[in-house]
Amino acid sequence: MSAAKLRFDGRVAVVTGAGAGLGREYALLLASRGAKVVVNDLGGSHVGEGASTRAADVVVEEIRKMGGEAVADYNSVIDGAKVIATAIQAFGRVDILINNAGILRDRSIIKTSEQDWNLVHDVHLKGSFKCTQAAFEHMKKQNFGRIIMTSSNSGIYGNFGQANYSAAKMGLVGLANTVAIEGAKNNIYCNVIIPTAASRMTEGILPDMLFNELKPSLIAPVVVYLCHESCEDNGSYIESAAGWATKVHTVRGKGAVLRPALEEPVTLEYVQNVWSKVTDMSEATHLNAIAEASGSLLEVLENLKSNDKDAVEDSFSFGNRELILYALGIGATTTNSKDMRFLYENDADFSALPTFFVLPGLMMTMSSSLVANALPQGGVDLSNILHGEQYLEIMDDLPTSGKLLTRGKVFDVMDKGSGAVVVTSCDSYDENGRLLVKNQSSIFAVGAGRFGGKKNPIAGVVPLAVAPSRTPDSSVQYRTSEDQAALYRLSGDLNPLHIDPSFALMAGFKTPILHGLCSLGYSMRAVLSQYADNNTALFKAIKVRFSGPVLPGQTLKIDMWREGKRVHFRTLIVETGKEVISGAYVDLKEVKAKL
Ligand SMILES: CCCCCCC[C@@H](O)CC(=O)SCCNC(=O)CCNC(=O)[C@H](O)C(C)(C)COP(=O)(O)OP(=O)(O)OC[C@H]1O[C@@H](n2cnc3c(N)ncnc32)[C@H](O)[C@@H]1OP(=O)(O)O
Repeated sequence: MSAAKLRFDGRVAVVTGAGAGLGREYALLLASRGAKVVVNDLGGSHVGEGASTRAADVVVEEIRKMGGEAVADYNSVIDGAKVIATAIQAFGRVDILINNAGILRDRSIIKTSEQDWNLVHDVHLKGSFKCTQAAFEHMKKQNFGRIIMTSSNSGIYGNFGQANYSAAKMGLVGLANTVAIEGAKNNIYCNVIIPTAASRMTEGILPDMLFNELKPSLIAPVVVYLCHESCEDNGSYIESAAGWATKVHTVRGKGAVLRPALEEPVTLEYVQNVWSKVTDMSEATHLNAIAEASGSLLEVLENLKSNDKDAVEDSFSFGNRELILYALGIGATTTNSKDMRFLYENDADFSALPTFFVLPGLMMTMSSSLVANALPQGGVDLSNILHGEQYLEIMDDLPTSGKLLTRGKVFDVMDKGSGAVVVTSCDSYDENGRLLVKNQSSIFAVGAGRFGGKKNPIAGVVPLAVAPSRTPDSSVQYRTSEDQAALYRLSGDLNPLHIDPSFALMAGFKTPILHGLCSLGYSMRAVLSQYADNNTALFKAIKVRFSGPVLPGQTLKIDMWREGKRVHFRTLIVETGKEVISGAYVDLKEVKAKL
């Protein structure tokens, strides 16, 4: 690759702290490429003590010897106007400013005196500000300028014993951010260098092996390139060391909304509940400007608002009585001692059957017009809707009583020809705003298809799972009672389809059919008893498709296959051999097989 040599003829550069180390390298390289250089150095020690003209003079001499042009400046960078005045007096302009001067006053936070703090801040942060401010005026008039701020990994990551230095170095990043914005329209670019170099300041801090490899001369070309008119970076942070460089970005996670609805307050418990999402960086992105940050906040608010617009809310209260009635409704029995925990509130292990928590979402859907409104021609009532699929996921510890707030909305609508499928999604929160469960229900509206809608689900509709082809690992049978639907309906779903013979006829069934969620409850009990020792805390999620109707009194056979923590299952009617739940699985947190 051959490229024209990058030149700085006609440019005037001010390099602060140029008497040694990185600054010296910058000055030498710039001068060797035609720039006139102001070699600024107070000549003090690396802890900011004393002053001498020697350091700057030596470098000026070096430049002159190689045929370059340079003048020395012995001012403190805190007198930035004087530093820049040297450039104007000697060369009539200033095009490049490399804020490089720095000192160390390392102490642990407890031992850092106010003087240690102030001195470090004065030289690094205030000095860079003063020099930049003085130079900016000239750069603006000439419509050209290149400014470098020198930060440090100590600032970006912190470093023991460098509280003052870290703070100042991070301050320089902030300073550069704004200078970059203010200068952009006048072709004044400001970038940050994050160097790791062997210098007076890093001697004794870095391991010897690394120290020897960290030559300032390997960083100088990166910084000097950033100062060239051909470099279009503005507001970049560039880390460089040992002949390597990279751009460094701040990133921001996707974040989490801290309340279920716009009119809700943010509670401490809600924050705790979603904290893992707040701190999840797997979908982090870089933002280019402050407007993007506030823009994304507006988006969050808009989403909350539009969710609010389309969403329906319902409250759902429950206690021991509701839990026990539900357990009876899905066949729990006192004849099985392991079921006592679901039937007797004084049992030491009294707990909610996890699938009880499908009820808040279902009740909310049934009491609203969500499903009817989702279909273009409406035409949906209890005589033509069947429960098609159900997904339930437990998000937090389940209580045995409480008042839940459920928010639900239509998630997807599909045109299946023979019918329409409306998928709703509902989240239920406890009084403290803890998200307890997520539900997704598919409602099959018979005869409501052919409205020109799409056939396939959108992403996010929880798919069914294919069971292994081997013979089932285990099977459990439960005979339902003739009155199963009559009992189950007392848990809330009073759909006459399940009890009223003439209504069932109207819906196309010879006799009332069992609630889909009742068969789901039976199936979940089978999995819990086989693979979780009836420990509800091990239950995570369930997904089922209701593929055929069940009549009260029929015997259910649940075939199960265990694959890790997932138990695939299908449910059949023993009397007819017909499959009534398909593509189903339960995800457990841990398996306790008694096989
Ligand atoms: C607003 C208030 C909300 C109320 C909530 C519910 C209240 C409750 O009280 C109601 C109930 O509990 S009803 C009882 C439980 N459910 C059932 O008994 C339904 C059993 N399933 C069936 O009879 C058929 O599958 C049947 C009829 C659903 C579909 O059979 P077919 O018409 O023969 O369809 P098929 O040819 O097999 O497939 C056509 C396309 O539809 C998809 N599909 C099939 N079954 C589905 C189901 N259960 N859920 C979702 N989608 C289903 C098929 O995949 C196919 O789509 P594609 O061609 O894209 O594969």
